[in-house]
Amino acid sequence: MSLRISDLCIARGGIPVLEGLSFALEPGQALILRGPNGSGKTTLLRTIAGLQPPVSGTIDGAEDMIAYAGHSDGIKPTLTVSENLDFWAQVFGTEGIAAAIEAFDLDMLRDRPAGELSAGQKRRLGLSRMLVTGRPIWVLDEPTVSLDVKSVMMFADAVRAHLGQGGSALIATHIDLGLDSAVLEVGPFKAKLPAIDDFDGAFL
Ligand SMILES: Nc1ncnc2c1ncn2[C@@H]1O[C@H](COP(=O)(O)OP(=O)(O)OP(=O)(O)O)[C@@H](O)[C@H]1O
Repeated sequence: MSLRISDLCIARGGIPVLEGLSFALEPGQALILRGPNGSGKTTLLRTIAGLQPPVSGTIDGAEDMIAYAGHSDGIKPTLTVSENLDFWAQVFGTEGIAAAIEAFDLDMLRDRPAGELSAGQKRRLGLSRMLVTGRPIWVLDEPTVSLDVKSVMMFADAVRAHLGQGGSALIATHIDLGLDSAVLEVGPFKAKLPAIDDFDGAFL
């Protein structure tokens, strides 16, 4: 399933952030979002994931297709690692958490309450959730935060395997994941703020 973004304008806190954005993400492809802090990458990913509406433009192919991992790991601290994954498998109506446990090397941690994991271990658990969702389009916001070098490679391998199975991934990251992926710089799509008219100017 393709994701198609057409002439998208997005805002945060009522202020336009990006405008005129169009791109497509096909099965088997990864697209890396880049741009300075505050340029609108998170806002774009949140909009595509359906957490907020766009100001204008269209997002086609997203419904029931997206697994989103934002800045928070989205884990339940009192449940163990495997209980967390079982919970998400139930939410998404999928079966089996073994692939997720293996891909993110969580076997030794499976009976630990998630709240007692280190930051990097929590992040690995949060990312392993992507595999449990069974969703084809992964939307990931700075997924490598807190990960050590080995875990970053583990994550990149999981993305590669996902692409190899016909999935796709849209990833905001400041680091090079070594993926064979296109890059979208959001800077050129910075929204112009509305012009101040003469009436407003009289009060400045
Ligand atoms: N909760 C919020 N309410 C209002 N404005 C916000 C909120 N969160 C972010 N913004 C503003 O929206 C704009 C876009 O922020 P966004 O988080 O999308 O940028 P980003 O490119 O993801 O940044 P970073 O690389 O720092 O994560 C910024 O000007 C930011 O200050």
